[in-house]
Amino acid sequence: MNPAANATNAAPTTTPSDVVRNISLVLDEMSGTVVKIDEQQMARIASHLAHPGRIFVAGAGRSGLVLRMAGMRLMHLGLAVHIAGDVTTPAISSGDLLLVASGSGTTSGVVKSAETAAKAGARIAAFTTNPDSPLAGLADALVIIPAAQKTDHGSSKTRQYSGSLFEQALFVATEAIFQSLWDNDPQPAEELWLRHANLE
Ligand SMILES: O=C([C@H](O)CO)[C@H](O)[C@H](O)COP(=O)(O)O
Repeated sequence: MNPAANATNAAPTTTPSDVVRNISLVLDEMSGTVVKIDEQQMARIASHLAHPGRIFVAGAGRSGLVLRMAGMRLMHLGLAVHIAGDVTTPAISSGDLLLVASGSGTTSGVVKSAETAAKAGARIAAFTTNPDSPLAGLADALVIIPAAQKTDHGSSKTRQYSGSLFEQALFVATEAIFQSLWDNDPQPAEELWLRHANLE
């Protein structure tokens, strides 16, 4: 049970002030975490993304969903992006980049993807909370997000559930990387927008 929950028989009521308080909680935890990310690590991932070569995006669950959003923005910039696991995704090979995220750094399918990418000679750019994880060990460029892992229940790093803080910080970090790449790119928004899906 959530320790913040009210242990009475009364029907639980979420008040507007609960929501306001929790908006502050999420924003404060998110900004407090993102400011601790090493900017050199972020810049290294950005320069890997700016290399020629295709980008493959891999992650499980919510971490994977966040990276799919990042993948769309990189596609808008004109990069060739594939999502690992989609039926049309081709084989990764040397010269390509695997952009991968796992809060724990141990999720088996994600680590396996990184091992496969490494064997194929691809570069690996990874986000994780865990510098000692198998995923971190495989990365050519690594960003450590100092958030709780999904099973760190009761962590002093967050009051939020599971890996939420990691996934939120991952979203902000990848948005900042996209914005930095676009700042150095002459294409106007209109040109990026021409690439947005017209079958949605
Ligand atoms: O979906 C997830 C879960 O809800 C944690 O908040 C995780 O993203 C998924 O389980 C993958 O875990 P990690 O590889 O450790 O990010």
